[in-house]
This record gives sequence, structure tokens and C-alpha cells, in this order.
Amino acid sequence: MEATDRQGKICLVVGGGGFLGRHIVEKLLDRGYEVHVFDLRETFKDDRVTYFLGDLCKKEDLLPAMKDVFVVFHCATPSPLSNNKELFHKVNCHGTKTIIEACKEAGVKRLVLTSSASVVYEGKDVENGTEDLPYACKPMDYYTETKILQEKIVLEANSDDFFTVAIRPHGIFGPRDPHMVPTTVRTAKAGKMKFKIGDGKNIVDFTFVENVVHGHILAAEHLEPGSKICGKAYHITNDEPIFFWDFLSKILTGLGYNAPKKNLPFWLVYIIAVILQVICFLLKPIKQIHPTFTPMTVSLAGTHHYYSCQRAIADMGYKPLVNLDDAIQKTVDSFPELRNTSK
Ligand SMILES: NC(=O)C1=CN([C@@H]2O[C@H](COP(=O)(O)OP(=O)(O)OC[C@H]3O[C@@H](n4cnc5c(N)ncnc54)[C@H](O)[C@@H]3O)[C@@H](O)[C@H]2O)C=CC1
Ligand SMILES: CC(C)=CCC[C@@H](C)[C@H]1CC[C@H]2C3=C(CC[C@]12C)[C@@]1(C)CCC(=O)C[C@@H]1CC3
Repeated sequence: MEATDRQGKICLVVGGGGFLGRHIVEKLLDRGYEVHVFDLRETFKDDRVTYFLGDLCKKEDLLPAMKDVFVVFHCATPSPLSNNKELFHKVNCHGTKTIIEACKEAGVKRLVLTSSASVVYEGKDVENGTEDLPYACKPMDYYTETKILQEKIVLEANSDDFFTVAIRPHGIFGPRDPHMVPTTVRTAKAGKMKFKIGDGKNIVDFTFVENVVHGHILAAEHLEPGSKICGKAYHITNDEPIFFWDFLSKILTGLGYNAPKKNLPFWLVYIIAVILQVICFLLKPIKQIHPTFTPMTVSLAGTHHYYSCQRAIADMGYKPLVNLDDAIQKTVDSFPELRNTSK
């Protein structure tokens, strides 16, 4: 899309106050779009942005933000590492249906959903997985369960006059990441990152946030009547699968922490995670506990899960803008507050 074509076009980023959302906002502004943000919380101020505070589950909150909007980016979610079944279903399922209703009522024609490559993951190895893989029959957590339902809702809404597409990133990291890097450092500081889970040879995709943003904007600019991307899902990765524990080690050593050297059997850690999950369930009426090591996170740490992005390359001309080594360095440099000062 030419620069002149973008002028006057309004993009709405639902969840634009979050990690990925704010990076999408910044890139849209750089490319000359007018940008609205819709979020529960105002996490930043920018005179170029019109910020709407509200709950995406309420159509009356959404409609004012949708006036004259060219495309909606929906990247809102409750925190993926929480375990609130009701909230996940409310926001990711009911909320997404509400966004679609509001789009149609406001005359918005385009919706780009941030889905997740994890919609096909159920704790077993996925090696160079394509978008044709079936959805997970037994999702490992409520987050994944609702991301599957959410993607189905959005892709099924695609029609001759309402164009939808789902972007499936995997393992997003980068500046202002609230999940990956802070959790890794917190786990290391707690002395729980001394061991690799499994043999340390499981290969995984980690995707730099700027590449995820690039995939989203490419999709929005290809989302036209008759386009082959309409109603489809696309993996967006760095296209550089890496040993999971090599990636974490680069992040940890880059921030001055020791990388795990020894190995623990995968099955042993997984059984401990299951026992922890049962204990947390029994304690729920007394105290909400969110352990870092859950069956899901342990599986992610001990199995292969990397995906082919050939469909995005072929259909949208996607190409990662930042390679993994540069991305890791940019990320480490962006977290001075997480650096190990005790060495
Ligand atoms: N972080 C990762 O590694 C991956 C994330 N994703 C997807 O990327 C998207 C963005 O994720 P992150 O930026 O990491 O999450 P985040 O937690 O940083 O941002 C989510 C935003 O959604 C907003 N939100 C939540 N409920 C809302 C509601 N009811 N109304 C309005 N706003 C609401 C939050 O306030 C927050 O600003 C999500 O859809 C997630 O499923 C997909 C693959 C990997
Ligand atoms: C074992 C351990 C404590 C590792 C520290 C890193 C983890 C916090 C991340 C490693 C893989 C990440 C991941 C996600 C969240 C953070 C990790 C578990 C997601 C679940 C985030 C939301 C998604 O859509 C899928 C991601 C898969 C990878």
C-alpha cells in the first residue's frame, strides 16, 4: 500500500495498551496511519493517538472507537499465564463476538486477529507445523482453549463484505515484553533456573515483536475483497527455530545471570507440575496461586514447537525484519532494570 493510500485511514488497535498492541500502534504511526487505541487501561500517552478506555466485552464502549475506522487489530487478551477460565471465555470468546458485532454496526470492513501458534499445540512435539494442522483436541490450558474458539469465531465471520484474517505468532519477545523475559529473570532469581528441563535439544520458535508487528500490518494491507488471505490463519515467526534452552541462556547471560547447565528428566518435572496444579486447585478457595511451572510451561520448555511461515511468505511477501541474534541483543539492552547487579 502506498504512503498516500494510508493518509486519513484510521486503524483501531484493541489491546493497544499492551506489549504487542503498543508496538503495532507505534509502527502504524510511523507508516502514516491515524491510530485509535482501545484498552482497559491507559498505559502510555501520545498526542498522535486517540485513546478510548473501555471493556471490549461491552459494545457501547467499543462503538465510539470504531467510527470511520479502516481496520481493527484485535490483540487484547487476559494475561496468557493467568488461569482464569471465566475471564478467558468472557474476553476471548464473548468479547471477540462483541468486537465483530460492533465492527458490523459501525461499518468497519476489516479485522486482523492476533491468534497464537499454540492453537495446534497440546503438549506433543510440533515440528515445522503448518496452518493445516488441526486445532488441539485437548488444549492444555484455558488460554489455549479460548484462543482456539476465538480464531474459529473470527475466521468464520469472514464474508463478501467483512474481511478477517488470523495472525499466529509464537513466543513473542522484545522491549516491554511483560511475560517472557521478566518471568525468565524472576525464575532465575528464585534459583529455579539451575536445570534445563529435558535434554535441552528441543527446538522452538521465538519471534521478535517487530517481526510480529510487520506480519500484522502486511495482513491488514492485503485484506481486500477477493484476497487469498481472507478467512485464513498465518504463522508469523522469526523463521529461525532455536534450541529452547539456548535462547533462554542467551537472554539470561545477556542480563548477567548464569545459564542452566545440568538437566532434569522431563517426565519428573512434568509430574511435579501436575501435582502442583492439583494442590493449587485444592487451595483455590483459600488462596489463588499461579505457579510458574505448570504442565503447559513445562511442556513448552521440554518439547519441539516450531512452525512454518511459508504461507505468509507466499501470500503476503512476509520476511522477518530483524534476525534472532540482533533481536536478543535489542531485547537484553531494553531491560537495564532486570540486569543482575549482584555479580
Ligand atoms: N506474548 C506472547 O508470547 C504471545 C501472545 N500472543 C497473543 O498476542 C496478543 C497480545 O499479547 P500480549 O501483548 O503479550 O498481551 P498483553 O497482556 O501485554 O496485552 C493485552 C492487552 O489487552 C488488554 N485487555 C485485556 N482484556 C481487555 C478487555 N476486556 N477490554 C479491553 N482491553 C483488554 C489489556 O489491558 C492489555 O493491554 C494476545 O492476543 C495474545 O494471545 C500470541 C502468541 C504469543
Ligand atoms: C520454564 C520456564 C519458567 C521458562 C521461562 C520462560 C517462559 C515464561 C516462556 C517460555 C515459552 C513462553 C511462551 C508463552 C509465555 C511465556 C513462556 C511460557 C506463551 C504461552 C504466551 C502466549 C502464547 O500465545 C503462546 C506462548 C508460547 C511460549
